[in-house]
Amino acid sequence: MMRLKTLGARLVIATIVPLLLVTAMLYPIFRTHLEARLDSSRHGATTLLNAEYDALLHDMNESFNQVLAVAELPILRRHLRNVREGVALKDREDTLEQLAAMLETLVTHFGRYTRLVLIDTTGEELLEAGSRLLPYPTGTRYAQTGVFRGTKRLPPRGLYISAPRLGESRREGKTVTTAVIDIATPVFGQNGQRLGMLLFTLDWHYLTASLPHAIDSGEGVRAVMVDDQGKWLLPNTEEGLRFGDSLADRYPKVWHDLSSQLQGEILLDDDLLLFRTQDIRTAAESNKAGTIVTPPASQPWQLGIVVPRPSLAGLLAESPWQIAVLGLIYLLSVIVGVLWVLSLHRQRYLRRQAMEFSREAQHLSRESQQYAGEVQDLYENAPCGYHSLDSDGRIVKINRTELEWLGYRVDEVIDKWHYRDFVTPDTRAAFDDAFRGVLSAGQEGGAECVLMCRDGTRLPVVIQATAQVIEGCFQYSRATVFDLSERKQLEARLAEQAMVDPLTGLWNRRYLKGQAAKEMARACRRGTSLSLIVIDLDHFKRINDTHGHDVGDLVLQSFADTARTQLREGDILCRMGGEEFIVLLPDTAPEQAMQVAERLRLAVSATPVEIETDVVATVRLAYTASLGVARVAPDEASLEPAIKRADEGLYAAKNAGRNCVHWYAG
Ligand SMILES: Nc1nc2c(ncn2[C@@H]2O[C@H](COP(=O)(O)OP(=O)(O)OP(=O)(O)O)[C@@H](O)[C@H]2O)c(=O)[nH]1
Repeated sequence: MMRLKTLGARLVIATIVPLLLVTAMLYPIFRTHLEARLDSSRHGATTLLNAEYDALLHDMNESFNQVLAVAELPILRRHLRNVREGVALKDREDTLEQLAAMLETLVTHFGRYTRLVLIDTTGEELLEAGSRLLPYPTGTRYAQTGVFRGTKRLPPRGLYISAPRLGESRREGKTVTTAVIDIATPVFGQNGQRLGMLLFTLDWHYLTASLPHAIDSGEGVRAVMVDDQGKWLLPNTEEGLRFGDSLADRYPKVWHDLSSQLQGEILLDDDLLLFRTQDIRTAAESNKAGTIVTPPASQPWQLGIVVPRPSLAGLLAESPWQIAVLGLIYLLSVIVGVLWVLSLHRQRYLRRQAMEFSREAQHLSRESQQYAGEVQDLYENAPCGYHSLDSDGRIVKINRTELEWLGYRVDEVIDKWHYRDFVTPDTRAAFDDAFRGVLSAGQEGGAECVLMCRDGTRLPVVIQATAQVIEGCFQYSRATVFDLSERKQLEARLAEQAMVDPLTGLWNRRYLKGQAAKEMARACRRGTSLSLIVIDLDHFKRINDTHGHDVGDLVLQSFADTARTQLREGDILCRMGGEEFIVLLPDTAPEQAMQVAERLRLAVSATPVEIETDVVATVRLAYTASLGVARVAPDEASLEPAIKRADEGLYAAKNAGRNCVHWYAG
């Protein structure tokens, strides 16, 4: 879960980072592009602004010149002089009609004028073109108007320009309320006498509407025109700006920038505003006016052009393929980022797995080393011997246990000894057989052998060997060797126990039988005599009955001890059963045997048995034995005939009163 969270976070980063990188890469390009577009827009707007400025100036100057030209018309002067001099109407009717017709023509010819008025020096209207034909006086007084007051002291060719204001205008025969501007000039006679003034009222919107900028081209180009106070001088806009509204109130920031410099540009949110100042009082180079005066705070005007500010969205919207390419770039960058992260994630996963495997391998290696060490230890110190032989029987490997048995160092043995050389010659055949078995198809073999150790001792062993074969090729034999010493000793002990009488420690009947055959063969071979003595203790039943069976046993043991002292090495003393014994005397003639028998009899009778009793501390119990002696004939197949003869002698001894020796020749 933790890994998935991490992957999720990395994927988010892999998505965001490429987007940021691509954006950072593309941003300067688009910025340069936008700057170029902005320059282009700026250039276009400047051109448009200049055209606007020139057009307005041209129209205004044209109107100024027309006003001035009309003011200098002789017919106008004559009319004013006639009025001033009180010439009767009928005498100046022609002049008046001509003047009225001319002014009427001026109004109708130039659609920009809404009113042409002739005013005398007292402020009384003398004539208004179009509205009233030949009025005199019209009854309208201008004495209190700003126009009259601003114009009445102007020198010849002086102009008074009012601020644009709302007024009435006739359009297509209807009177409408629209923005107007007054232009007035004094009229002087030939002799410089002030005769009156001429007032032209212009339809301001008609004038400004004819300007090139004012026509919304549909490309978002708009005009801006305010006076010195920030009063909106253009027709109502879609944004809700109406003629006369205060731009300073609606857009204080724009107004601040606009009013703080004569010309420049303002970067709006979505638009670019270029502006310049037009002061009609000083900018009218191409008119014929002398002095131009305006009401306070009505000049200068700020003229501006608002063009859409190039934007990234607009730039892209121009060509859909750009959006497609851009989208593709972003998509590719995100894909690359995601693939990169996935690749890193995969690499990290594989690295982690490799480390885990490595750790596991190290762990296993440590375990296997430990295991190998344990196996080596078990191999070296096993309670049995291990060795490996090559196909020639040469020792290639051997464990410490077997080396210790043999008494050699490992460097003395490996690749130097053939194992069979350690095997005693009498058991070597068995070893060879077993080794052949290992080399054969059976691939195993076993033998009981005796090893010859360095110190000369012989070590009985049993060897179990198998062949190590790889792809059908014998590599080496591997053998397990068990020490048979203890077993052999046990076997020998058991065998001996089977031949020994447990009460007296003397050989038993079975031993005698085996030894008899050997001694008889040896006597025959060497031509020596072999004699036999049969011994039976006298009245032994009585001893048992009198003193107990345990005492009887002591007597039997005492007899064995006594008899041993009287016999020589090589004589074989056996207990045949009960209280009957046989002595086989190799290399002994019957006479000598008789002497031995007599010596035995005397020793027995002279050696009583000491018995501990409850009543008396020690009781000496004397006993005797009767003995029969016989010779073992060389031609006899077994000892039985000789034993029979000796029994006959014994029988005779018993009959003779016991405790004596008898020979039976047979
Ligand atoms: N204590 C003891 N008694 C034994 C053993 N073997 C045999 N006897 C006893 O030896 C006695 C032998 O008695 P007999 O065969 O009658 O002979 P005897 O009493 O010696 O008489 P003679 O041979 O005629 O002198 C029997 O009572 C047996 O029970 C033994 O191992 N220990």
